Amino acid sequence: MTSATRPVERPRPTPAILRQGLRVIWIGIRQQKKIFAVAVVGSALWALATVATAWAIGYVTEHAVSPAVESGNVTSRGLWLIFLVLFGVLLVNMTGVVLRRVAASIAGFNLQALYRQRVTRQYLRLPLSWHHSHPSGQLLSNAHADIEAAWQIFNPLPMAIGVIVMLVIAGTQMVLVDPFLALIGFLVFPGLFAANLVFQRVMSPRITKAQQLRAEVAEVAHESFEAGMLVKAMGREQEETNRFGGVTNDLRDSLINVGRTRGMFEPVIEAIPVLGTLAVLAVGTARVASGDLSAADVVEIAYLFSILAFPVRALGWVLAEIPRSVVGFRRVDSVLQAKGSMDYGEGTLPREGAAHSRSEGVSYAYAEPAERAVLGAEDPLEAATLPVGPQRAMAIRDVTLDVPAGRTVALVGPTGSGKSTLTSLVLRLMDPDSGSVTMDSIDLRGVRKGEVPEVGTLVAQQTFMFDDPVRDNVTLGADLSDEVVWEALRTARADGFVSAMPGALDAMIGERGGNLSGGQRQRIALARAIVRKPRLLVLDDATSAVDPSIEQAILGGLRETGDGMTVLVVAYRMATIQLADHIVYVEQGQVMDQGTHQELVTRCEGYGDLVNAYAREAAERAAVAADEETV
Ligand SMILES: Nc1ncnc2c1ncn2[C@@H]1O[C@H](COP(=O)(O)OP(=O)(O)OP(=O)(O)O)[C@@H](O)[C@H]1O
Repeated sequence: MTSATRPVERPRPTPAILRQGLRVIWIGIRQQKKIFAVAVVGSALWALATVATAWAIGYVTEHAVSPAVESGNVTSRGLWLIFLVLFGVLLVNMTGVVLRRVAASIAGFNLQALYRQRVTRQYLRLPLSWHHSHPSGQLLSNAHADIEAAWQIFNPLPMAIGVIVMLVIAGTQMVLVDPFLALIGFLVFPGLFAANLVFQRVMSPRITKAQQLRAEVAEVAHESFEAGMLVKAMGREQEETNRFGGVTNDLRDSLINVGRTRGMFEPVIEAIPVLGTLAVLAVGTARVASGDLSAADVVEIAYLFSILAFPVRALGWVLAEIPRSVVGFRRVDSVLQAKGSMDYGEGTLPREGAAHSRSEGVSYAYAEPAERAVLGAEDPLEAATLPVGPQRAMAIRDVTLDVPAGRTVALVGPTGSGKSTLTSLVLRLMDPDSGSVTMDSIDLRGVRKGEVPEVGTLVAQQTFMFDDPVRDNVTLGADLSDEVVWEALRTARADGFVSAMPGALDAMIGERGGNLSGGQRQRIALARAIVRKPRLLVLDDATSAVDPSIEQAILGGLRETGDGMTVLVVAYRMATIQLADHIVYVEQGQVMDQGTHQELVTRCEGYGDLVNAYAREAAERAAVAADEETV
């Protein structure tokens, strides 16, 4: 199960957690002062009206019902009195409930929306190095489940505040009416509150487990559908069915457990106020008989018991919500407080002509898995700001890479040698731990935010496509004419298949570009980069799924139209390598040699071995293709 679907765990409600919970509540209240005040006013009205209902019943019993019973005559004045008093109290009660519920929901959802926006903004602000140490599942969880968990407490909170008001008034009322009956109240209500707390404690882990299993069922179902082809191809249908059956049965058992526990507790909780009412009636009858109390007083107190029984549970809900709220808030806050954002200067980059990129003595180390931040930890580790030490894997070590203006430079090297890391540094997707990266001799750390993407573009092997028309996938919202889009598609050799699609530029390309082949997706991604007319185009294995002859045509085309463009290409094919003006060979994060293909073949053994392997692979592929043609 991914952390994206994992519900927020609930620690035990210790005093420290309760203190932190009150802090979270205070933070929320401060941000939603006005609407929260409306909710509290609504709740206080509801509380007053609820308690007043008992008084109203006592009042109409004394002034309308008892006289009518004694005289055996029902007067219209008596009926009007009953109607007006009860309707008045009911009206205030309803107004209070509406205000409380609507305002509480608005406050809770406002907070959720506010924190979702803050977290998303922060994700975009944080550098790639931070993202490397935070799995995307965790980020999804932050933006969704954690935020919900943090602010869910605002639903029962106003009601719980109203309950406190209610208990204070009811307690005073009971003491004023009769201290003996009040004593029963002071035993019953704390007892009811304690029973609710125990109930919440027992239920909490069971509900959390059911939530986890629900997420697991969804996860397994999602995996089964996603891997449908693999499951069929490998003949694993029965195993998949068993796997799904397993989690489904676990969920069923867990839900039965929740239902059983609830079934055992609820009658007890419901019985407590009923027993209290019986005790009030027993003691009250004796007090009425001895002339110390009126029947109306007893009715009033007995009714108070019945109407307070349910709202008192809101206090238990709030207490039960606090630990979840604390954990959710802690996890979200650790993202909001994360350091490692990039610093920007005020400099600008030229907009015309091909760019000259130079990386001087750059080193970069990714965070070790053990260093990766654990969101919500008391003291989250910020991998992005950790010093480079022997414990951090050096991906790039003291590399100097010069890409002259208007030239095509190929980066060649075995897998894991640091080519992609270098391309990310060249376009300042992350900052090197040491050394500097410049464009046209301007240090990229000193330029304004947004300058580098205006001038340089990266096309990676893994392309992302939006479930939008071709046009939108190329322009990404920029205001560009269809002619410009077609021109970019032509350069990327994508015009042919796009014009054959129904609707051409308006053709939908499906979820993640599912209506296209891998090579077609890569060509759309390439057009997306070309249409921006970058001064520096970085291709990181961006044409791996494209037919070699088409790849050559694309790169050849880029060279022809590219007098205003510098190209840095991570190359895996002989044909691509041969198109480059200059080749840089990297191994284990270091530049081992550079020069022309001929120079490197003769003097660099590693390069020679690698290109021989590429050539063999190309020859084998060509032989297979020839075989297929003759069949
Ligand atoms: N996000 C990451 N977290 C930790 N280590 C990483 C990460 N990305 C890359 N590395 C490590 O950094 C080193 C260089 O990786 P990089 O992706 O730059 O190599 P590459 O030459 O582009 O490889 P390939 O040709 O397979 O794409 C490798 O040892 C790799 O394991």
